[in-house]
Amino acid sequence: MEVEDVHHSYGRRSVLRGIDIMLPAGALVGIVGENGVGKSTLLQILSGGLRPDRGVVRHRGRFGYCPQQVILNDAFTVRQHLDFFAAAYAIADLRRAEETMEILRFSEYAGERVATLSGGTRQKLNLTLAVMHDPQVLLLDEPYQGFDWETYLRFWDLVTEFRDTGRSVLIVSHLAHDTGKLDQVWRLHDGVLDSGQEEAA
Ligand SMILES: Nc1ncnc2c1ncn2[C@@H]1O[C@H](COP(=O)(O)OP(=O)(O)OP(=O)(O)O)[C@@H](O)[C@H]1O
Repeated sequence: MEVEDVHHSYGRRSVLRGIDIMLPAGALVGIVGENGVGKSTLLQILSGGLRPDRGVVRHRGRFGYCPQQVILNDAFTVRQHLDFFAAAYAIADLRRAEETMEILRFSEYAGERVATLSGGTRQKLNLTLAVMHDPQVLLLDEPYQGFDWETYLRFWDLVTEFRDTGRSVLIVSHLAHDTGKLDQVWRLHDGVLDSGQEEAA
């Protein structure tokens, strides 16, 4: 994924002021920054959900996006969500979705309606929907919110495996802990990204 000179404002509030990104294949990168600095705005632009005022975003191949706000329909079951997304992604089977549900340990909820799920389990479904079509670029906005410790560790196993098989993963978080699990950490501040190619510890 390549991003060139992306700018974005909400009214008179200038949030992004010239973002450049070159996300190589096989990289696990974190974007950190304080609340309200523009991380979600940037990810919405990268995912194509928001049009930047200026600049270009280029993707090659499939991408997956896990938004910060869980977008699920309370009336449908977990399995129905998987079926809808499989149709939208035009994938023939749910093999990867089922594997992901095993890794995140929520397979037993397949028949449950989303209205009855806990916050952490909703987030597991949100993440599964973002990865079930085997994307080459994975964009994750605060992906481990609500996860218990075991699930948090399994989340890292999942994204590390993505990276190790040549896919790129971009994780946005206001928490800069666990940066040791990332190949690079970029800091968003004052509308620009300090990619400084600062290697994680
Ligand atoms: N739809 C919108 N209309 C107007 N202002 C917005 C809109 N969305 C975000 N903003 C403002 O843009 C700024 C950046 O918001 P954004 O949600 O991208 O930040 P963030 O870094 O993801 O924050 P957090 O860590 O709290 O999730 C904030 O000042 C926010 O109030």
